[in-house]
Amino acid sequence: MGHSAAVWDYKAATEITKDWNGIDQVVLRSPQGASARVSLHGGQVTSWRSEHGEELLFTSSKAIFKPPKAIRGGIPICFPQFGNGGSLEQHGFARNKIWAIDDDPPPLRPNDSHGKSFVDLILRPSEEDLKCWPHSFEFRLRVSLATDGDLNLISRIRNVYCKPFSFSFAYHTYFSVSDISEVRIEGLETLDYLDNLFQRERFTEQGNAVTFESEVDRVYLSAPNGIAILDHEKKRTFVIRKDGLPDVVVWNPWEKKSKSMGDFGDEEYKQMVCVDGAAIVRPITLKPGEEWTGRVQLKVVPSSFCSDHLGL
Ligand SMILES: O=P(O)(O)OC[C@H]1O[C@@H](O)[C@H](O)[C@@H](O)[C@@H]1O
Repeated sequence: MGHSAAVWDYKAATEITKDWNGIDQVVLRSPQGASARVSLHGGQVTSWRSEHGEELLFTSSKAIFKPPKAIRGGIPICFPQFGNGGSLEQHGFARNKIWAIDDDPPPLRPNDSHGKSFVDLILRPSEEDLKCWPHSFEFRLRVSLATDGDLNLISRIRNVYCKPFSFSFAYHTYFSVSDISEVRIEGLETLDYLDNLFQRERFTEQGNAVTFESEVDRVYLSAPNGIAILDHEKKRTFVIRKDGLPDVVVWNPWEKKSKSMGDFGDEEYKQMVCVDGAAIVRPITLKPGEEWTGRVQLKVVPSSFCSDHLGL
C-alpha cells in the first residue's frame, strides 16, 4: 500500500546503513514503495527497485564489494577517463574511491529536489590521485528517487585548479534484463559508432534497433537524448533521458569475455546490458572555476507504452 506523496517525509525516507564491509550506503525510498541504494564505495548506485519490489539493475553474483575494486554491476561512474585510452587505470579512479556525503551542496534547480528523496555525495582527489592525475576538482553527485520511482543522477564537476583540464565520463549502467537475445535498443539507429572490437573503427548503425547475438562494445556518437531498452520477455521498457552527455556506450561481454572476468558469472551476460549516457569522443574541457553538469533520468514502463507516448 503506497503513501500519499503530500505527507511523505522525503528526508526521513533517506536512511544510512552499512554494507557488509562496513562502508556506508544510503537507501532512498519513494512513497509508492520504490527504492534505491547508493554506496559511498564509488558513489555507485547498487540497487534500484520498482514499487513492485523488482530489481531493475544487474549486479553480478560474483561482484567484489571491496575497494579499490569497483563493484561489478549497478551504476559505476567512469571518471576522469572512460576505457583504457589514457594514462589512468581502465575507466578512471572515481569508481574505486570512497566518496563522502555532502551536507551542504550548492543549490540545484527546485525540480531536482521537490518530490524526491535524494542524497548528495562528493569526491575530491587524494594526494595519491593528484600524483597520477594532477588536476584539482570537486565532483558532486546527486542521486534522487522521484515519487513515481524514476531514478535521477546529476554529476557536477568543477575545476578548482589553476589550469584547464579535460576528462571523459560515463554512467556505466548495468540494466537487468530477462534474456539479452530478446532485448532491443531504440534511439541509436542510423548513428555512427566506434567499435571497441575493431580498434575503435567507425561504423554506421544499419539496423532499425540494436539487438544482441554476440559481444557488443561500442560508443555511439551524438546520440539523441532519449533512448529506450525494450525487454520483450519481462514486458518492460527502460527509458534513459540524458543531458550534457552526447554519447551512448552499449556493452555486453557475451560468452567468451564473461568467462575471462573473475567477478562475473559465465552465464550472467544473458541477464544484463550496459547502456551508458557518456561524454567520451569529445572530452569535456573545463577552465579554472568552470563547472560541467551531466544528468541521466532512468524510468521503467510497461512494454505496452509505445514510443510515441514516451516522446522519444
Ligand atoms: O571490467 P570493467 O573495467 O568494469 O569494464 C567493463 C567493460 O566496459 C566497457 O564499456 C568497455 O568498453 C569494455 O571493454 C569493458 O570490458
